[in-house]
Amino acid sequence: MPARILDGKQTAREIRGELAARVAVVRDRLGRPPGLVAVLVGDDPASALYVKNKEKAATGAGFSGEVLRLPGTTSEAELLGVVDRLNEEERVDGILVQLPLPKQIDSDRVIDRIRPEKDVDGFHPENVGLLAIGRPRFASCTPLGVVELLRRHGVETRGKRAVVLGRSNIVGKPMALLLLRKGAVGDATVTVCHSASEGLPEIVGEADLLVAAVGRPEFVKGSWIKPGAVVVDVGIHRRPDGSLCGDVAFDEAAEVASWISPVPGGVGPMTIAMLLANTVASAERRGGWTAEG
Ligand SMILES: Nc1nc2c(c(=O)[nH]1)N[C@@H](CN(C=O)c1ccc(C(=O)N[C@@H](CCC(=O)O)C(=O)O)cc1)CN2
Repeated sequence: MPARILDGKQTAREIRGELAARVAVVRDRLGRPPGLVAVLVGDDPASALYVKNKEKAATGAGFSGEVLRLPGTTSEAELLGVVDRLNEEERVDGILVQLPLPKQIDSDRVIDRIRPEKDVDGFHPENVGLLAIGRPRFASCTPLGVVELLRRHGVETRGKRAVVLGRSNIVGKPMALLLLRKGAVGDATVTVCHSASEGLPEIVGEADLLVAAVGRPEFVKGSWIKPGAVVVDVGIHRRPDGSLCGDVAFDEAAEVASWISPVPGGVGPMTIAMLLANTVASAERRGGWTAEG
């Protein structure tokens, strides 16, 4: 039987709907909507599309959403100046600097400069550290979206063998930390591997849950996957014909897996939904309350 689909598009729509009540409370108590500012440097077409989608999602959810578009020649000092200004602006609850940045800018220095309380991407070392010690403030939106996608489809990971293929700071490492946490989507036995790992097909073949975030189109073959495994594809690549694919050879994998996330329509929309959720949580925290009370 072909795998069932982990539908990120529909799930993200549900989450955005659920956020409306919290947005209304923010407006009521703070006298303004949650504020998100995205900074885009340069004209990379994929980044421009993602930022446009974030702006649309933010304004559609009743936020004040703004994009600062800076030329590709912007210096690191200029970008740091923009971050400093946004750090101080009262109406701004969340700041994100779209990655990747042009080569003259050190992205670590930029991420380090964002106030951790406004770092709704969850990339700042303080937020990564809090996640690592089990006291999360903001977790990185893509891995958080994977967890939420699994949770809302009733996929349990407790005691299961999870393999995270990819070791990036924004996906692979926080993904492993989230799956290690105590809780319904958590409590997994986690292996992190990467493109230089020896015996990848065998390691992947052990996985009850595979999260593929290796950044190579259709790298994971159907023959690698354990029958009945849950497969989450974080990759996104444009083929020469303009169509999109992920890190997993979808048609082959869907013959073997029990659940699989598509590309497009899987993890991508969840990333944006989690950005909105983190921004509402930031506004609440800055106002002195949490969604729980
Ligand atoms: N500051 C950040 N930079 C980057 C992040 C991030 O979380 N924060 N992640 C990625 C890109 N990304 C978000 O910015 C992202 C990628 C893809 C999607 C998405 O919804 N994709 C759609 C397809 C869109 C298309 O037609 O191309 C899908 O998968 O259905 C959302 C966000 C790197 N940079």
